[in-house]
Amino acid sequence: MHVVVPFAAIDPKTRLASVLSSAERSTLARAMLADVLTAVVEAGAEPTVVSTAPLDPATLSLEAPVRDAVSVTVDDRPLTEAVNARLPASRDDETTAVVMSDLALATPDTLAALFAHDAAVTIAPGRSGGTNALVVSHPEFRVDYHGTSYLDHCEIARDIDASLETVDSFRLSTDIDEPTDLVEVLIHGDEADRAPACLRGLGFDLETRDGRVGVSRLEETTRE
Ligand SMILES: Nc1nc2c(ncn2[C@@H]2O[C@H](COP(=O)(O)OP(=O)(O)OP(=O)(O)O)[C@@H](O)[C@H]2O)c(=O)[nH]1
Ligand SMILES: C[C@H](OP(=O)(O)O)C(=O)O
Repeated sequence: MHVVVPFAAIDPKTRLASVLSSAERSTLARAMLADVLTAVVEAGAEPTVVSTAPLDPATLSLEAPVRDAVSVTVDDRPLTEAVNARLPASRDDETTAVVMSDLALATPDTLAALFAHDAAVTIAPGRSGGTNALVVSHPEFRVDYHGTSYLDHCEIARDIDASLETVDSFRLSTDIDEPTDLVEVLIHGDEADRAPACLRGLGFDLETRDGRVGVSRLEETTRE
């Protein structure tokens, strides 16, 4: 299976700008990308990062076997166009999966289960209506990202009479877009992964106040 991981390499994760500087957002985005690539490789696939700007895999601190399985291609077109250019165009083309780079909770098992689906279109929706991952074998299916793209993709699949499955996965439904999503990384992330370590290194920790869980951040001067 061909696995595409789109990556916005320049000024990523702008919705986190209220809690992270531009450099910190870039560091977190790259940490999540490295975790996702590792999970994809451990699920048995060889991912291609489709990056908006040059990206040297050697700078992602990937373990050697993972690094060897990852390739990077630069495509500065908008997300939808860059992905559509890589979906199957004929029945003979290889099935293609698209896995977003900000799925900080993705594991090899959840991705292997996604890749095992054999519907013409399989979608792992995000909790706010996006399309966190999908697997496409139908040659007429094309994506249209942003907004409630999950609903749009279901409609596109219906319009071309493609068989459609939706994956019910807490881990794949969790993309890290907004400050409140950082809680999920700290609660459910594997502490051996880069994204939880990155957030903790930046001074973030879980905080429970009045019975509600959020994140707090230590001032830089008080961090170890
Ligand atoms: N190749 C490519 N990937 C993109 C582009 N825009 C977003 N992505 C990637 O697509 C996935 C989902 O994007 P978003 O969640 O919107 O990520 P983002 O653009 O870094 O975040 P925001 O600035 O907060 O919208 C992530 O893997 C991004 O890295 C793009 O124009 N081209
Ligand atoms: C690209 C977009 O991502 P989100 O804005 O939902 O993170 C989508 O899934 O359509």
